Amino acid sequence: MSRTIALIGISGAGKSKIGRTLAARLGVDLLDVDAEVERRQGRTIADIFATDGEAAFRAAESDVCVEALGRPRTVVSLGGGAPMTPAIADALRGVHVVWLRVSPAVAASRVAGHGDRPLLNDDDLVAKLTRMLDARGATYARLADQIVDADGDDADAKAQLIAAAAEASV
Ligand SMILES: Nc1ncnc2c1ncn2[C@@H]1O[C@H](COP(=O)(O)OP(=O)(O)O)[C@@H](O)[C@H]1O
Ligand SMILES: O=C(O)C1=C[C@@H](OP(=O)(O)O)[C@@H](O)[C@H](O)C1
Ligand SMILES: [Mg+2]
Repeated sequence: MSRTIALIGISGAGKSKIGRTLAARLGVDLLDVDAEVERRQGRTIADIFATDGEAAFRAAESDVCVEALGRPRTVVSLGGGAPMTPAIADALRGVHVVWLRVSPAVAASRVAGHGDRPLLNDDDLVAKLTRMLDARGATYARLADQIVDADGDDADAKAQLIAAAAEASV
């Protein structure tokens, strides 16, 4: 693996899960941005949103992303909204960016009932995720070096595809 790899996509795409599999397969560090924000602040993302609001979360997310994306040989799993922050989009330029493209219906089935994603407190999860994909899809497409269909169950196969493409990319 020559370049750092960033995983982007809406909630439920499997960025966190595939990130873990991929980093283990490559034998490199994993940084899950949401987990790192929570670790640094000592509270959950839901708490940050509820107490300080989304803008405060986006600022913390940006700090962690920009720093992580500057590291060598790392797998970075971003939160779904991160690429919409201009400083993060800029930082994504130097790395191998993978859009895990999932359908809203599959994503909804994966995140239903978890309650730890404050933007998904919505009665109609499929509609909400469809709106998110509509708002973000063009940005994901613009930033992506690789697009991986993330609807299927086989996280290992997806990690293998990403590892091969990252190996080949310069
Ligand atoms: N390819 C997959 N097949 C089946 N379940 C998956 C897959 N990818 C993720 N999941 C499950 O879906 C949920 C959301 O995955 P996660 O990795 O947290 O997504 P993201 O970080 O993109 O929001 C988790 O419970 C995870 O175990
Ligand atoms: O879509 C978003 O804006 C968000 C997605 C979440 O990450 P996942 O994509 O891992 O769910 C997390 O960063 C936060 O709740 C905001
Ligand atoms: Mg995640």
